[in-house]
Amino acid sequence: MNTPAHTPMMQQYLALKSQHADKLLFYRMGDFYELFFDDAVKAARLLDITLTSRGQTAGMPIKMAGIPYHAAEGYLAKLVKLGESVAIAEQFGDPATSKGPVERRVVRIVTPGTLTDAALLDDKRENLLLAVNAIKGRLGLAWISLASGDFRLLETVPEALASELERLKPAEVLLPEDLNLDLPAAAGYAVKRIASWQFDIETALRNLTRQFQTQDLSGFGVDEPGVAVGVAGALLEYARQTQCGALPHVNTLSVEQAGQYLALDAATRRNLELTETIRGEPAPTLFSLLDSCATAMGSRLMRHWLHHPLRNQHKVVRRRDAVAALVEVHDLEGLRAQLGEIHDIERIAARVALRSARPRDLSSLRDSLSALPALLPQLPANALLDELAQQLQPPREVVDLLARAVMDEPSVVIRDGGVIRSGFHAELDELRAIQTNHGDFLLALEARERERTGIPNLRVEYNRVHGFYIEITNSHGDKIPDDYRRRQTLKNAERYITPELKAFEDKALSAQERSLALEKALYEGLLDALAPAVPTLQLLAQAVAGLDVLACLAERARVLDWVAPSFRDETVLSIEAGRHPVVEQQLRDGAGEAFIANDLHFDASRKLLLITGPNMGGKSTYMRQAALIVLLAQIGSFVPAKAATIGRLDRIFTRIGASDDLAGGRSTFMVEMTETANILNNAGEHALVLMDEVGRGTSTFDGLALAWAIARALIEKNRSYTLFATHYFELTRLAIEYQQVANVHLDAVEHKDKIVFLHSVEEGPASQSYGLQVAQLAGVPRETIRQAKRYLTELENQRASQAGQGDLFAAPVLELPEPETNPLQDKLLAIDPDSLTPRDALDLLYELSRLARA
Ligand SMILES: Nc1ncnc2c1ncn2[C@@H]1O[C@H](COP(=O)(O)OP(=O)(O)OP(=O)(O)O)[C@@H](O)[C@H]1O
Repeated sequence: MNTPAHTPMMQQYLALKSQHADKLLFYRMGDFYELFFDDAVKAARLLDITLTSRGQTAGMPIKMAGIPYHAAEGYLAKLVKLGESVAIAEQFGDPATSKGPVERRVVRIVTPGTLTDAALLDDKRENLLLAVNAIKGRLGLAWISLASGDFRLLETVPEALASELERLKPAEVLLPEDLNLDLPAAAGYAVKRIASWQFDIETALRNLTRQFQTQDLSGFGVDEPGVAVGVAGALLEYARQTQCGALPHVNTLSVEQAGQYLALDAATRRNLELTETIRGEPAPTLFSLLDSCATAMGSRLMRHWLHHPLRNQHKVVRRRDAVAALVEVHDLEGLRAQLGEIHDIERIAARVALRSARPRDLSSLRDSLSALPALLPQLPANALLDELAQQLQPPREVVDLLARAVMDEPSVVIRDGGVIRSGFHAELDELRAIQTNHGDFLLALEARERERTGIPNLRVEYNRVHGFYIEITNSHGDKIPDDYRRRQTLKNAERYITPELKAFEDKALSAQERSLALEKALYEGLLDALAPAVPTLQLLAQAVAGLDVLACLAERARVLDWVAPSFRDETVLSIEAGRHPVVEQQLRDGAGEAFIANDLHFDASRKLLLITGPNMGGKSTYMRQAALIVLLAQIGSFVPAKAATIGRLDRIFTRIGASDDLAGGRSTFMVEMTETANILNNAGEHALVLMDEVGRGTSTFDGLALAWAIARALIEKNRSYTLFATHYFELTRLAIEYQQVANVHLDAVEHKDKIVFLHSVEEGPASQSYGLQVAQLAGVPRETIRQAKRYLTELENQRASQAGQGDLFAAPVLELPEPETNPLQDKLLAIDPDSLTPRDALDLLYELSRLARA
């Protein structure tokens, strides 16, 4: 038996669906988007909507789920958050007149990384699409924010992938189908595999030069197109497909250079809780404390700056000086309030380019541009601010056009009309006048006709079926003028039409329809006229964002009592009375307790600080505050301290806290050692390294031995600025061995059987560990504490009687070798090959061989 064929509509549906097999297809039917078959089942499950069925096609039941089109945005937002992509097929043409199903086309594809609609985007966060490829030991990354047009690429080493993902936090990641790459699990982005040929470098080069209308990419800093260019090409093509058209607002490409920013590895970004707490919450974090920006553009840039501290001190100083100038502005709040009048020009400009801007986008743009001139005179004199002010000149023709064209408060959608200002277009004004002046015209006509005919009760009226008419009761039937044509006969009256009334009727009935159509066309024309200004608007938006962040940093500096750091190109990192900004704020918001400020000093002769002290004493806080102060300084901010001098720094590494990476299949200790390995392999003399209790994840002896060896490696090989907190008291001896090592400690005192933490950092090692007291404070039962005390006393007695031999901690250290000398290495280093005779060389060879065997 032949299977019945698909219905024509299903044929159309299936043809569209076959082009978008990996997405959900929203198929427009009247006032609904319908989903069919498996899409319907999936959408019903994900969106909690009803699954129904709609007859059969080709012998199969058609499962169906529908979404009212006016509520589509909410459902789209939900799907995209879940990592789904949706293709939206709209109807074209008139269902009433079309033969067979009305034509439908996919007009856009909504994917997690390519959002541009205001309703789907988070105001304060960039939404990034990232593409990745690796060829011959090089990793190429390219990413784009379609909502702003910002497009960047970077070529780096494959090991950098995790930290780049943590830095960029993309919403969606594109990979070549056949690339074998370890992406961190559960990272909150959707992963799409696309055909590998799309990453071809030659094709990419052609696509990119076509997009930017350039000969090659050298103007963007790409001299030799490598893997990252192929990635950028694949990315652009994917983004273009989702918008079903060109991307006119993507007109430049920034190439990030390794070394431009202070490097922060993935663990460090998490540990420092820059924009998210370790638990993944948005507050309390450095960002939540810092972001008092007046605009969403500023908030997004602030988030970006926090993840991209600059390395170049000259650039940092420019920003710091601008912040300092703003700190002095008397009415800083007034200035910021004016900034707050500025809407999201960056995203509006992108929507103008993509032709999806709504009427209110244009009125917001107009109001924002008009607010700028009042802002500029308030800026203090400063090189960077002057530069920003140059970019903040609103383009005159755009301001004029918007002022003339758009109503003060236009309606939400152009479909409803009420957008184009009167006076902008004569024909539109006339069409509108016809609609609003109905009443007047008809009254005037009625009066005129009464007079002409002498019929006092003559009435001019309108109904939907018969249109306009003049009604005359039968008692006046003898006074009808010649030009009256009968339209309808009633029981007691006749209804007429005149040529004048007919002409008016034609005009009036079509006026509304025509004015809506004209308004739509004028709106399209407006978007056309604005398109060339998009690049200018993008620059202007960046300047607003920059100014907003600087003003925000100035406001924070004032309110939180921060100071301007100074910078030196020397080996120094010195902080006087530094505070942890977030902990300080929490203490203030909580019990109103004061934060205890602490100094920190590093220089060429003091590069590793061993920090000891009780749990809860404040070791982690002290270490983190050092990193946060450095980071704040390198974004151009003031810092929470009395004074700070920052030398040349290139990276911050942290090994803090013990967290399992169960999803990644790594134990606490494995995570600890992986992070440590990364530090030992990569930290150099300009790195700031925070090590919090390395070794505690394994047995005491193993841990101590590792901690000791790691500390030595950091001193001897890495020579980084290192803060090394430890419970292994034995390590404090390193200060005797190495001149660059200093001991500091956090103290506590016992007061009436209670422990009080002083939180102040003092020179020298801690004298006591207070472990039992802290345990008691934490609520460990008294009996257990009593037993622990007894056992501790026993251990201490044993130690005393065995002169240290029985001490759990001291023993291995006493046996640990002193820094060794290696005679073979010494000999090798002493050789000057150029000064050796062949005879000497032979002798030397014998000697080296003997040393090696010794
Ligand atoms: N300088 C300070 N001034 C005031 N309070 C502080 C200070 N430093 C730390 N604290 C408080 O002490 C608490 C514990 O600090 P922190 O976690 O740094 O201790 P720790 O020595 O690292 O402890 P552990 O060894 O258990 O990790 C903080 O949550 C904070 O409330």
